[in-house]
Amino acid sequence: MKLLVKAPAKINLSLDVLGKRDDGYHEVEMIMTTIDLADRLELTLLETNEIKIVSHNRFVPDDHRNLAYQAAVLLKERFNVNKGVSIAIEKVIPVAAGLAGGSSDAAAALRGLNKLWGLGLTLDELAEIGAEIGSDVSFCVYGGTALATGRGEMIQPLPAPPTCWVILAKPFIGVSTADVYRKLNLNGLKHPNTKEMIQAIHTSDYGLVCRHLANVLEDVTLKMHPEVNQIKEQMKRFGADAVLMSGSGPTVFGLVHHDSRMHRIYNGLRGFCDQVFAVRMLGERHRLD
Ligand SMILES: C[C@](O)(CO)[C@H](O)COP(=O)(O)OP(=O)(O)OC[C@H]1O[C@@H](n2ccc(N)nc2=O)[C@H](O)[C@@H]1O
Ligand SMILES: Nc1ncnc2c1ncn2[C@@H]1O[C@H](COP(=O)(O)OP(=O)(O)OP(=O)(O)O)[C@@H](O)[C@H]1O
Repeated sequence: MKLLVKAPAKINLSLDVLGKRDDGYHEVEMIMTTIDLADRLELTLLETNEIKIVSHNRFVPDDHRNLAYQAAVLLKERFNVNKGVSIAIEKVIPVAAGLAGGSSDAAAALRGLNKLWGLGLTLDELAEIGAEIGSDVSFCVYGGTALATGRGEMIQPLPAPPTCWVILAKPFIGVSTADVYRKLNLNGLKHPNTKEMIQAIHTSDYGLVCRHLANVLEDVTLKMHPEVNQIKEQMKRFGADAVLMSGSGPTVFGLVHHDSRMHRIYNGLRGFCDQVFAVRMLGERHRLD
């Protein structure tokens, strides 16, 4: 038996850090949304107890370090599953890019294995299990658009943001999320206005969404990698309505309404960046598989 599962990337429209917690994580307030850029996972049921990862991308581990592998182990042990799985990952989302590629693979594995192994768990239960793998996994279990709080695992759904193009540009570098949080100076942060962003989404006000794009991790990554700022400036020059780094970076995304301008930005950036994509947001939460 085989099952195909899609694992969409996310961007952070807003990312605020409220403080450091006793467990070492940071208390966050983020607005996240899934985009039409997805890895594809093919799950094949194994009658043996083996968990296998098949990946042809040299940056994606094919052992216990893979977050999809960790998702499978967690479900198998918790629910005493007497079967195995081979997970083939077709990687489309850039790795270590701030787009939650690994987290989304883990979330897709949770949703897919829930079916393949007949576990009958709800999305809420899968999201709770996902939080044990990583802070972004709970959001990725649901997809759509949401406010994420706590260390990122507490999810409240939001409606679809206004329709526009999202142009993503990833420079030739990878960034460690732990490193970025470690270097963040909590004193004197310029906090995003999360409430206004939520209002902008509720009223589908594109201009207001553009004005409130904000990410407190951006300055940390920009200091380490000035080329991220160069990409931001280029996107603005080519005509993006608003530009922001996603998550801990280094991927930069620009929002734009008009098709012609989307083409101009896309073509303009291709020479400078490792990978460039022009995609849509997936909107509000709906069944992913
Ligand atoms: C930057 C974001 O991607 C934005 O969506 C997330 O906040 C990070 O999510 P993630 O990559 O799933 O993060 P995890 O795998 O849970 O944690 C990686 C590392 O980032 C730091 N971390 C992460 C989340 C958080 N709320 N506070 C933190 O300080 C911790 O040092 C942790 O060891
Ligand atoms: N399925 C996976 N796909 C990609 N990377 C994975 C996967 N599983 C584990 N990893 C490891 O995780 C590291 C971070 O990759 P990932 O693409 O998840 O980062 P990210 O997009 O910055 O994540 P986030 O936005 O959640 O912080 C990689 O360097 C890789 O070694």
